[in-house]
Amino acid sequence: MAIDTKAIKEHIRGILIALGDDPDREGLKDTPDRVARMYNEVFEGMNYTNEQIAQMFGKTFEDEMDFESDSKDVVVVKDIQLFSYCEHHIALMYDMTATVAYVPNGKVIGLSKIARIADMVSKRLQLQERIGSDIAQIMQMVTDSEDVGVLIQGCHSCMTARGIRQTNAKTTTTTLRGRFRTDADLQQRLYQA
Ligand SMILES: Nc1nc2c(ncn2[C@@H]2O[C@H](COP(=O)(O)OP(=O)(O)OP(=O)(O)O)[C@@H](O)[C@H]2O)c(=O)[nH]1
Ligand SMILES: [Zn+2]
Repeated sequence: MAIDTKAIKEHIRGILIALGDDPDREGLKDTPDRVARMYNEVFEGMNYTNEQIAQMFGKTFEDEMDFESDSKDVVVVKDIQLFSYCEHHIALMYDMTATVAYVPNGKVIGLSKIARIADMVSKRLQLQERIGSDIAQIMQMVTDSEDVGVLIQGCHSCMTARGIRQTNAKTTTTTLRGRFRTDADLQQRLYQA
């Protein structure tokens, strides 16, 4: 479903009024339009399903290497920088990094596409846990490999800048699929990347 830019503008104007400010004053007159443009950018991933993201970034290379079914030839991309917005407060998740690991199953995905997938699913109203499961699901679709692990660390401004105001609190989430669930070696490859 496409983002409704016109409705966002109207509602942001309404919020400015509800806050007791004058939406027509010089500093605010372009704010509804600016916010609508920002939302189109930071929520771009809401325009697409996971299946569509898998198609967009699903370019793979049939590899000439021998892949054995019990292979532990892991590909790990770490320090993928992400921003997202928590769905409870529409508050920024920041200082967020993801590590994505998978065991290739006959083909490999272009490395930049792993970061593109992580970036696009983050551009939604999210939970940190769901960012991990969305990345894992799309990686499975694209690579035909069941074996995917995702590690994410991030700060939630709803917890640092308001509420309990734990400015140093950082959350770590792991998403383990396929053999990453049970194989301690594979888990170490993810955690110690
Ligand atoms: N599991 C999870 N929780 C999150 C995430 N982002 C924000 N939250 C939490 O969502 C919860 C919403 O709780 P509520 O009690 O409904 O909201 P609240 O009254 O504003 O709660 P406080 O933040 O404790 O003031 C809070 O505990 C947030 O910390 C996330 O990515 N994953
Ligand atoms: Zn929140």
